[in-house]
Amino acid sequence: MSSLTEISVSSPADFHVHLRQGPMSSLVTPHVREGGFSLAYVMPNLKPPITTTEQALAYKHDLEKIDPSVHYLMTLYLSPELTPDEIRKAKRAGIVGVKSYPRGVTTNSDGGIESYEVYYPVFEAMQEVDMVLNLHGEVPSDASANVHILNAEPTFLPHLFALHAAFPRLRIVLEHATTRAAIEAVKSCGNTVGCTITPHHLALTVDDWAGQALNFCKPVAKYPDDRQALRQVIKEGHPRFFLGSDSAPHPSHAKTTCATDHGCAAGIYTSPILLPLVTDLLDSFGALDKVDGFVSRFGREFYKVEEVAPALRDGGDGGVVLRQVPPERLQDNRVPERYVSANGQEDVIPFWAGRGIRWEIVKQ
Ligand SMILES: O=C1C[C@@H](C(=O)O)NC(=O)N1
Repeated sequence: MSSLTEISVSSPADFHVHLRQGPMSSLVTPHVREGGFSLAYVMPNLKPPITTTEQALAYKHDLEKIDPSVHYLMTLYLSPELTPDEIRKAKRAGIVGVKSYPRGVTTNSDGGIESYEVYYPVFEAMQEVDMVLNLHGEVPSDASANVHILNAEPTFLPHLFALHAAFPRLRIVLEHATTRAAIEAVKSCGNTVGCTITPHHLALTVDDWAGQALNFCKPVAKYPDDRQALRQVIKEGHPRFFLGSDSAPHPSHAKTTCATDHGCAAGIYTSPILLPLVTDLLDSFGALDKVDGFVSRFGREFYKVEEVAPALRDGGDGGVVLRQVPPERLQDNRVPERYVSANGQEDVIPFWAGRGIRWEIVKQ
């Protein structure tokens, strides 16, 4: 625990967030700002997935209609429809990255990829125009090869090395890393390879999701030693490791009633509490002085995006100020039990529902 009771975070950026579509999007998109963030790197795993420039621009327009004060960076879903020409078009339209989902590993990944090599011409074009490749770093479970959700990430890492070797100038982000092996793998790569870390993976281990569907996400949280490696790399202030919340809202019934063949929906919802949550967690393991780098600077540097959203600029220095909540007020600073849409039809249970957070935003 630090003795600091107030900190300022220069320009918070969430480099991995799910903002959904329709009524759910109307409910969750304003939570980006509520959580202290002015930049959202938006995932494309909608139904149907965002595979073209037009779709991505229309989606961005929808998000801006809901909350124009956030800077949305858009991505495309890697699929056979994506050609080198579409990549060049996307780049001209300001689309920043392409997300790859191996088939079947997580929410809306049925159209995901089965081989990386077939996409080499696409990656070549991305390298040429300087777009970012975002990797969901798991391989599908395969009982015959002893691949399962606990070793799916380490088993994926040879793909990361192969892609980096084939395209050394292509910026690649290994998303939501959960293992010591992944941290070491990214560190061993060159400067074009970065890595996002979620707050929930800084908090949870296997014991916290086994039997507790609300804590179930993909990739699943791993062992205490893995969590320690995630915390350690943040404490080091390593500039290629930065925040991507993977905040992934699901209707509460999809989390709490596991009636489908696939079990409960995978995803943990953190957007509305994100900055206080991250600050609380980093404070808990002695990394309060690393909040600004992890949340603001490192990701922006990797992605080459500097500016803050206009609404924040107007507010003065653009920084978001957080204050420590004294123990006697902790009960008043509890995470809501659920968020419900205006028409009452959508509801989402957030991470740490009902629990007090030891930091609060006092200016943004
Ligand atoms: O990669 C992902 C996708 C996300 C979602 O719900 O979209 N949920 C997850 O837990 N992991």
